Amino acid sequence: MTEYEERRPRQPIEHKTVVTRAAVVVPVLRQTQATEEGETVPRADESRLEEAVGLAAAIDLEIVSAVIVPVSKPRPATLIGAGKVEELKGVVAAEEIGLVIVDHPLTPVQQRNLEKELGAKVLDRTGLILEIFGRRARTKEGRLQVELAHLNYQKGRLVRSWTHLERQRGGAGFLGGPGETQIESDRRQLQEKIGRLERELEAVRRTRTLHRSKRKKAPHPVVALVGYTNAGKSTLFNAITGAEVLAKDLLFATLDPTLRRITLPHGTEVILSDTVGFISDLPTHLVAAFRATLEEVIEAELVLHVRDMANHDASAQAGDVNKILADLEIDTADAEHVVEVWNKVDLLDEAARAALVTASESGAKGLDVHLVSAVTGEGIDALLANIETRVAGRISDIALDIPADSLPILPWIYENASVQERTDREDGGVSLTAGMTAQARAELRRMTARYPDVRVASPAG
Ligand SMILES: Nc1nc2c(ncn2[C@@H]2O[C@H](COP(=O)(O)OP(=O)(O)OP(=O)(O)O)[C@@H](O)[C@H]2O)c(=O)[nH]1
Repeated sequence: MTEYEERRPRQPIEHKTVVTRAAVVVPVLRQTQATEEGETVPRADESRLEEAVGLAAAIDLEIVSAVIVPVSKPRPATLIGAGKVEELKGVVAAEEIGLVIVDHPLTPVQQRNLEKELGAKVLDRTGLILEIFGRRARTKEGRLQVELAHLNYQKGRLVRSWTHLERQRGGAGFLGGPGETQIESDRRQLQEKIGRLERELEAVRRTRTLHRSKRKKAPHPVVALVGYTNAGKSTLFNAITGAEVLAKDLLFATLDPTLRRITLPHGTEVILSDTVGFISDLPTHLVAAFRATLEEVIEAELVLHVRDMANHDASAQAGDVNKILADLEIDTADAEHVVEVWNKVDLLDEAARAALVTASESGAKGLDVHLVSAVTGEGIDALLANIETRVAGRISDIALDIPADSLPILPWIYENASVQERTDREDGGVSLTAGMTAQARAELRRMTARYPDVRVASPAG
């Protein structure tokens, strides 16, 4: 027990709140939009903007301007057209904007040119995600992973403009993510640092693997929550465990996995793991960097894919999550291994809810689907019963007749079954009926060898 508690992240590191005035720009490249394979529905521009603003807000920026910029032809020099750059420059000056977030990957050249043109620091989507990860990482491993991803990101960029950028920042420590001190160093130093971090991370991982193999010996299967950022994983985790995991309307509130041992209604114990929120366009090297964190998911007996069904982009988000899971070699169509949790149903009107019920009954690729609200608690009991059945087998009622001298078996019964009826007989014995999983029933058969006078009337199977 303590092992899991120890692994709960400590309080998040306090960051000095430096409120920077920022603009969010979402370039929409018309001709490349609908090229995704069949399943992924292209995102609505408005939701992309909303998500980008949400991401930016995750690092305490004051967003004073947010615009969608259609890009008919990407410019190698600035991505967006000259007219738009000019327009933005005006906004930056008028609104005293210090940072422009471009919600699209930028080449180093584009980033540099835009910074020069606009007179503000420019961060692309990867850079922003790294900033957020840097601020949210709470465990040592999480921090090392972010730092390494940051250094690798830097290595591929900007060697000539480190100094330029540093001067522009005016040394205010603004956006001082991990690796910032490396800005003036040369590639060799950067490489040395990367090597050092990799070794350190390796050491932390070895310890982790050790912990994990220890845990494997304990017969507790791991159930992992995954989902798009803000889908409600932490809220569901809290609803199930009563834990106080940080649940905020903050993207990526959870970066390091949080583990908690829980006892399901019929006594089965599992470890519930709350992991990092996924997001679209998560750069591959970032997924790789978080592979260790995601190992809980890879090794989980059961994966709960939590989805925000009140979001317009629910389906595109599911596509993104499935893509990342596929990268981790998790078969998302495997109904034995994956359950879909359709969350936030409390936010839906009757018609939308009815449509979901129909969709869930027709089965998303044959997966089990649960409609729940992590906030109101609706649907959670059924979800837990499903988890328990999957982990410990079918639940059936059994009748037990326990004579007085076999009463020491009672505490075991209460721990491993849900007692529904109990009669304390005059002869000192106890009769009861209880719901038990197949696993518990098998265990009970072994127990009754020690208590031969206990009579069990169990249903077939
Ligand atoms: N109305 C409603 N809101 C919910 C529900 N579940 C979660 N939320 C809200 O959605 C927001 C995000 O919830 P979190 O639990 O932090 O989401 P998460 O998936 O852990 O987010 P990341 O850490 O970014 O991955 C919070 O404001 C929650 O209160 C739900 O069932 N109904």
